[in-house]
Amino acid sequence: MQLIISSLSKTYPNGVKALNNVSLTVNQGMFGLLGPNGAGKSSLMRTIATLQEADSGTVTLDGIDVLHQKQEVRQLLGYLPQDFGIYPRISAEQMLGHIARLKGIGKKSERKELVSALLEKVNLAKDKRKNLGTYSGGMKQRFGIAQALIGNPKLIIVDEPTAGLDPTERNRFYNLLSQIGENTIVILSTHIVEDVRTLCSDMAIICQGELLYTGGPDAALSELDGKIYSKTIHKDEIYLYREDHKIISTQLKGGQLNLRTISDTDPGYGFVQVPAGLEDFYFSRIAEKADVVTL
Ligand SMILES: Nc1ncnc2c1ncn2[C@@H]1O[C@H](COP(=O)(O)OP(=O)(O)OP(=O)(O)O)[C@@H](O)[C@H]1O
Repeated sequence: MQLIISSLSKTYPNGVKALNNVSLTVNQGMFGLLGPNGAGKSSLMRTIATLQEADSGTVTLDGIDVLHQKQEVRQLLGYLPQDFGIYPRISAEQMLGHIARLKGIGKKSERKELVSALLEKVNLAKDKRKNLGTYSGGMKQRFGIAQALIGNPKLIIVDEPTAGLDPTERNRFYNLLSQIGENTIVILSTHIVEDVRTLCSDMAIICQGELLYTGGPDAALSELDGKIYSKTIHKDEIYLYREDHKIISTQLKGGQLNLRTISDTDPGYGFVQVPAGLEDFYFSRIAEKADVVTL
């Protein structure tokens, strides 16, 4: 199974160019989609999920024309949007049964079996009779993935699914996604760069609608090998460094500002070489399009 996105563009009626000639190939496994707020991630995901039109370009899923054969794609798709509404006074078990019926599983016994297997899978079996309105954030997201899994999808799209989850719930959710990613395409949009490093075999970075990188996290990291330098300064001294160094990130702690810069050679001025992280790669690409000095 392979998803191929070619020269995809979308401009909203208000003039915002949310996708600008994006081309990407997504293979089976977990694919991380990274980008700052407003980068175009949700626009891309909604387009792949057949929920909005593109202006130009093509998307194919194993030969299916995603932008035109919407019904065929929907048969193969599981989608967990950023904000999904729940009916607070219905139990998870009832709601999943209802969605299964909408998705065409007509036989009651078959539905019952499927719902019970899904609830086990997402670790909600013991809470299946509780109303959805009483669920915690993590439980709601696990319910969300259970509904996305109905119909045995081959392509699963999850848009920032761990926002607001505590670290235990986040891990639990990611372990669930990893299991699913063993035999499907899972596209995961997130702001947490290190999660992509841990979970995804491939990734893309987009910013202002443009694709800035696609490839593996390891290949990305090796591009930066030996090129990241760090220095801590007083925050008021930033103006001394902004012009002469390619600053890729700044972090303020107690009035002291940690700068990270990218350079092929030792930049001097007391900068020390440090191991590169995927976040450095992310910021180095974003810095090409936007100001990354957060002061
Ligand atoms: N329906 C719309 N009409 C007009 N502009 C829109 C619409 N939806 C999104 N945009 C704009 O398009 C750009 C891309 O938005 P999108 O939601 O795709 O970004 P994102 O990467 O998902 O952001 P976030 O991480 O904040 O969710 C933004 O500038 C946004 O304001």
